[in-house]
Amino acid sequence: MASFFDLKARKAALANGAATKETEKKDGENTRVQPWVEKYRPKTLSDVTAQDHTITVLQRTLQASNLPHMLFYGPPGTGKTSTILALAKELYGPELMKSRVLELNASDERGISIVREKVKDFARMQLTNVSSAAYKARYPCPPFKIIILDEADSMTQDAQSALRRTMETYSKITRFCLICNYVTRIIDPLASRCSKFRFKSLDQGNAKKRLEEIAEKEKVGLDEGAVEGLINCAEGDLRKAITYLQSAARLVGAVQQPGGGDDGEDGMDVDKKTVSVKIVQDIAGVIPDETIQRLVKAMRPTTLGGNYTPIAKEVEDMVADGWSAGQVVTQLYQAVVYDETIEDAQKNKILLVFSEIDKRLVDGADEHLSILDLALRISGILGGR
Ligand SMILES: Nc1ncnc2c1ncn2[C@@H]1O[C@H](COP(=O)(O)OP(=O)(O)OP(=O)(O)O)[C@@H](O)[C@H]1O
Repeated sequence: MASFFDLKARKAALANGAATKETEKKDGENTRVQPWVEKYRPKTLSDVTAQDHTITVLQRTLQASNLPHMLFYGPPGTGKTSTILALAKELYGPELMKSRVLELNASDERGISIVREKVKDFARMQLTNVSSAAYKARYPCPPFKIIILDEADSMTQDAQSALRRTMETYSKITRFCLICNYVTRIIDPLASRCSKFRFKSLDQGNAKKRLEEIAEKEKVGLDEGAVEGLINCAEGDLRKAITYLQSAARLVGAVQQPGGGDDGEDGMDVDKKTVSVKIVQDIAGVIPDETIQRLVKAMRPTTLGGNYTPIAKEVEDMVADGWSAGQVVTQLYQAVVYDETIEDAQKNKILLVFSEIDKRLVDGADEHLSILDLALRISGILGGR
C-alpha cells in the first residue's frame, strides 16, 4: 500500500506536470500569435541570410571577442538590427544582455540631452561580473558594453557631435553600434570612428529561400510565382515580404487561430491553403496591369483632339479606387521606362518629371492633382510639346 508521503509526492508531481503543460501551451499560443517577422528574427549570426561578407567579418570578431565601434547602413528590412542583436546575444548570453547592452531607437528622445545623460551614464557604468565559470565558458562575455543607436540618421547634428567625445572617452569599456538607412546623414567625424558594414537589399535567391522556409514551417502552400510576387512587391525588404506573406496566409485562412480547433498534432491544419500571386498583389496594393496600361494609352498622342478628358477620367477612376499615388508613380515609371516605343530623349525628359512629382508627394502635395499633373506632362512630352 502506498504511504502518505508517496501519495503526496505523486500529487505534487501531477500538479507540476499540469503546470508545465499549461506553460508549454501558453508559449505555443504566444509564438502562434506573434508577427512572423519577430518569430523568425535571426537568433544567431549564422541565421542572417544574404549578408555573407558582413557576417564573416563579425564571426571573426566574435571569436576574438574584440569589437570596433561599428556603423551598419543599408536599406530597410535587410537585417541590420537583427545582426547586432544576434551578435550581442552570442557575446553575452541571456543573463548579461540586460546589463551589458543598451538599445535606443528613434522613438526614444535622442537630442543632445539624452546623449549627455542616458548614453553617457551607461557608457561610464562599471561592468557587472559574471557569476559562474560555466557561463563564462559558454559565452565570451568580453569586458565591454555595447550601446546600439538604431536609426542614428535621425539624430540631430548636435547630438551626433556630442557622441564623439563619449565614444573616445569610454572606449575601453564601451563599444557603439550605429544603425542607419542613409549613411550620408551621419557626420564624417562620427563615421570615421567606426568600421562600416553595408547591408545590401536581399537578392531573389536568398529572399526566396527564407520565405519558402517560413511558409513550410507555418504550413502555408505557395502557388507558382507567389514567392517571386512577394519579392517583387517588397523590393528587397525581407521584413515587408514576410509581413505580406503572413497577411496573405491569414486572408486565405492558412493561419491557425490560437486556441482554434485543429487536426494536426502540431496545432496546424492538415489541409494546406495556398497563397496565390493575385492575393499577394492585392495585399501589397499593386495596381492591376490593365489599369496602368489604360492610363498609358490615354497619355499617347492622338489625332482625335486633346488628351485631357481621357487622362482626367483615368486618373479620377484610379483615385476613386483608392490606389495610392506612390504606387501609381512606381508602376507608371516601370511602364514608361521599359516601353521600347518611347524614344530615349523623351524618356530623359519624362524622368525629370517623375523626380519632381515624387519630391512633391514626399512634401505632402495633393495626390489627385499630382498624378493628374504627372500624366498630362508625360502626355505633352510624348506628343512633342
Ligand atoms: N538578412 C536577413 N536574414 C534573415 N532575416 C532577415 C534578414 N533581414 C531581415 N530579416 C527579417 O526581417 C525582420 C526585420 O529585420 P531587421 O529589423 O534586422 O531589419 P533592419 O535592416 O534593421 O531594418 P530597418 O532599417 O528598417 O530598421 C527580421 O525580424 C527578420 O525576420
